Formats: sequence, C-alpha cells, structure tokens
Amino acid sequence: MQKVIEKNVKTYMNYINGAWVTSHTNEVSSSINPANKNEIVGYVQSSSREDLDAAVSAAKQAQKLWRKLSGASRGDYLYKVANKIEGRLDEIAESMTKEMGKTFAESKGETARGVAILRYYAGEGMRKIGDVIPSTDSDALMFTTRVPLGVVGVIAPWNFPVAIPIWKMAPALIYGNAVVLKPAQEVAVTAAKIIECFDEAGLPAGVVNIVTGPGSVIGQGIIEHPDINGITFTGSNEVGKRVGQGALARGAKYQLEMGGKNPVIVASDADLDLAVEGTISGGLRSTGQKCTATSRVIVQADVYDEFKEKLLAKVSELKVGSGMQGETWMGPCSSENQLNTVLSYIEKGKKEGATLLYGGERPMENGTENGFYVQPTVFENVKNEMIIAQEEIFGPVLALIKVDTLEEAVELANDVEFGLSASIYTQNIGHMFSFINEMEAGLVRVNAETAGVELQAPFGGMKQSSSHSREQGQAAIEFFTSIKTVFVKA
Ligand SMILES: NC(=O)C1=CN([C@@H]2O[C@H](COP(=O)(O)OP(=O)(O)OC[C@H]3O[C@@H](n4cnc5c(N)ncnc54)[C@H](OP(=O)(O)O)[C@@H]3O)[C@@H](O)[C@H]2O)C=CC1
Ligand SMILES: O=C(O)CCC(=O)C(=O)O
Repeated sequence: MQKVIEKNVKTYMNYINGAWVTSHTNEVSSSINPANKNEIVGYVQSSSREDLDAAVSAAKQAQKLWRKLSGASRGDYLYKVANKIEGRLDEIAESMTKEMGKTFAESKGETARGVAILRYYAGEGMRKIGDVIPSTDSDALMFTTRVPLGVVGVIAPWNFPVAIPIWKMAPALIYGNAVVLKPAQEVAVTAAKIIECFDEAGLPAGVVNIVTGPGSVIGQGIIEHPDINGITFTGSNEVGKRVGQGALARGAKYQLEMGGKNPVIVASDADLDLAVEGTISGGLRSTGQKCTATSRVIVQADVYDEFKEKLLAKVSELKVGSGMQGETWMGPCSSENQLNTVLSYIEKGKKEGATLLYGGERPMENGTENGFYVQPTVFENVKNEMIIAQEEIFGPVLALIKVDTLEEAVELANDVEFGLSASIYTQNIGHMFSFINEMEAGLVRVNAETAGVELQAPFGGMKQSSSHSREQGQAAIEFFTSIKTVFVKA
C-alpha cells in the first residue's frame, strides 16, 4: 500500500455504471515500473467487495437492454472502441511497457492486436448464431439460437495487459453480456486506459465496468458473486482451480486458461537456423512470460552440438534493458515476485544437476540494477523428471534435452502435466504428421515457434493447461452464450 502519494503521478479510478469513481476503501496501491522500481507509473484503486457489488449490480441492470440490441448495433460500439484504442496506440503501449516490462515494439504489436480482436468480434455481430434442424414432426420448425450468459466476470493476468482482457471482453459483449473486469494489479493502469476507450466510444452505462484491487478480494469476490453468471480467467493453475471449484459450487459457467510447459522438437533434418530463431523468439520474447513460451528444447543427438552452438551464439547477442530503449531485445521480469520465482528455478536447475550453459544471473550494468532483470538463461543435460523440465517457470529459461529418436522426442514432449502448445522443426512430411497426431497440445505448430496465436483461430490447452474450452475465433461463442433449442408448431 502506498502511504505517501506522489503529486505528479496520476490516480486511476474504478469505472462503474458509466462513471469514474473512487473505491469505498479510499485506498490506492501503486503500479511500479519493473525496469526501475523507483518509478511509480500510476495509482489504482484498492477496492473492496462493496465496489464489486456496485459494478455487478450496474452490469446486471445494463445487460437487460444491451442484450436486446441487434448484434450489428453492439458491433458498431466495438468498432468505435477499436478506433479509440488505435488513436491512442502509442500511449497505451508505453503504459504497458512501463507497467510490465515488455519492449515498446511488443507492446505496440499487442495493442494493435487488441484493435484487430475488437474489429473481428464487431463483425461477429452480423454472423449466424444458430442452425435449423429438421424435426421429426413435418409441421414444426426446429432451430437453435444463442442467448448471453448475463454478467461475465473477467479475471485477467499481467502478461498480456491489453490482448487478454480484450479477447475476453469483446466476445462477451458482442453476444450480449455485460462485463466486470478485474485486471491484474500490476497492469491496472493499462487496463484503465483500455476502459477509457470503451467510455469514449459511448457504450451504455454499466455494460462495461472495471474494479481494481487484490485478487484475494476482488477476484475471490467474482468467484463467489451470485449475480456473476460466467467467469473467464487466465493465470496460474493454483488460482485457476480455485476459480473453477468456486464457480462450479454455485453453478456458474467458467473458463480457465492456465500454464504451459511447451516443447520445441528439433529433428535431425530441421533447418537449424530457423529452429534457433523460433526457439529464441518463442522462449525469450516477453522475457519468457507467455503461457505459450517455449521452455523445453528437445533436440536429436546428431544435430545437437551444431544447434547448441548456433543457439548460444544468438542468445549471447540479445540486449537486455528497459523496454523503452530502442535497442533492447528483452525487458525485465514483470515484478520482483516474478524475478524471484525465475531465480529460484535457476537455482533448482543447478541443484538437480543440469548444466548452466549461459546466463542465470541478474545483469548489473547499464542501469539494470534498479530493475527486475535476469539474463536469458540456457541449461543443458536436463532430464525430463527435473523440476525445470516439469514446472512452468514463466521466465527466459531454456532447457536443452538431447534425444536419439523422434519417437523419444514426442514421448518426452508429452511427459508433462500441461498441454498448451508445442512445435517441431523438420522438413519431413511424415515427421510432421506423426507430431501433429501424437502431440498432446491444444496448439501444434510446424516450423514455427510455440508462441503467437492468431485471433481468428481457437486457442486453449489440453490436460492441466485449461478447462478444455477454447477462446478466440468463433470458438468463443461456446463459452459466452448458451444454446436454446426452439421448437415451433403452428
Ligand atoms: N497462463 C498465463 O498466461 C499466465 C500464467 N501465470 C502463471 O502464474 C504464475 C503466478 O503469477 P500470478 O500473477 O501470481 O498469477 P495469478 O493466477 O495469481 O493471477 C492471475 C489473476 O488472478 C487474480 N487472482 C489472484 N488471486 C486470486 C484469487 N484468490 N481469486 C481470484 N483471482 C485471483 C490476480 O489478481 P492480482 O494480480 O491482483 O493478484 C490476477 O488478476 C506465473 O509465474 C505463471 O507461471 C501468470 C499469469 C498469466
Ligand atoms: O502466444 C500468444 O500470443 C498468447 C499467449 C497467451 O495467451 C498467454 O501467455 O497467456
């Protein structure tokens, strides 16, 4: 909790029922810059359940009229929001980089992705939502339609401060739901700016609300709130399970996107330069803080040494620094907690007998000493049973695993509790198809990195990575609506 408020730093409010309001607690917390922990990016409300209740009640009321608008009218609002965000793209991206550390170029790309997602779902307002199904009664018309859930609670993480809230809110809204957003505290300023764009676009009061505050209060409040009909969550497995169990207990619908331990397989016949590029981009961009990040690099023995040499040569060239500096390739970890988690996994890797090939330390030059930086890190001699090969690290740490055959590679790739994304580098079509068939992951990619999803395609994981539903693309309709089967007889 910030006791002394710095006067030149802006305080962001909750947005409830179309108005910017302070929390009933009268308390704020500070959002700090992970590239320089002494810089406060903004203050955000440290809200209570009372604030959440007000937002849910506004959303419940507003949803009654919102659901009655045509899909096209709701789409028009989303187009307007997209235009507003596009008009503030640099400002929003800068806020993202300053709050969570990814490079400005990545933040701009993500903000543009948010704009594209909004436009995609705006268009969905004009597309079909049901089927005509022949009835056994020749005098009857039978068809399906879709109805919104009601009020949707969005619990969002800090690693994609714009794209994730938008890929949850845009489909919720287009199908007629009202939304209460609880962003991660670390990126609540960026989230508030996104909601400002909804406000500027003139959405009816109460249709979109934001309440900032600790996960244990506002997140838990969303889980338990009797008037929240659906909860969409991205974050850790621990909290995800709590969301699922709480929602199930009171009959609310829920959707969870959680961790990954994503492998890349490098086959003997791979284009090694391409594989190195994909491993670095997939594993280290955004400082490895993506659920789709590559963390296990499974390489066939006959190309292992050559691949390793090429990988280390490229990794050693990566420039670590503040995301706002143009020459920076990799920014800091998003928070001190996240940095400590990554450093503790590096220690575990060393203790378990993996060989540290590169990195593993906090860089302490060029002003990095005030930030939550860690060097890009590469281990070899990693055994699949080691903690660093099994648990999600969420940092820039690659674990090299040597195998003799591709069968062994796929077996190891599957030998984890997660199943989000996976990729293979190979030129052989037979290898590609056996990987596509055998790999237990919701997203399988060939000659492309494990990270990077396309907004028009379904996204989600198998095993412990998700609650088995899918987000994005047309798949989103399955979560944000219920099917109503209609039988009409004259
Ligand atoms: N799949 C993914 O994309 C992500 C995975 N992770 C994984 O999780 C690890 C921990 O990150 P962390 O930020 O702690 O993730 P969390 O799961 O704690 O945070 C995700 C969201 O859940 C909220 N939350 C926290 N506690 C509760 C609760 N009791 N009830 C409801 N909501 C809650 C958080 O709020 P608040 O921020 O206010 O605490 C945040 O909005 C990472 O190291 C990574 O492994 C993390 C983020 C994204
Ligand atoms: O790889 C991507 O673009 C999406 C990653 C993601 O959804 C996440 O990290 O939560």
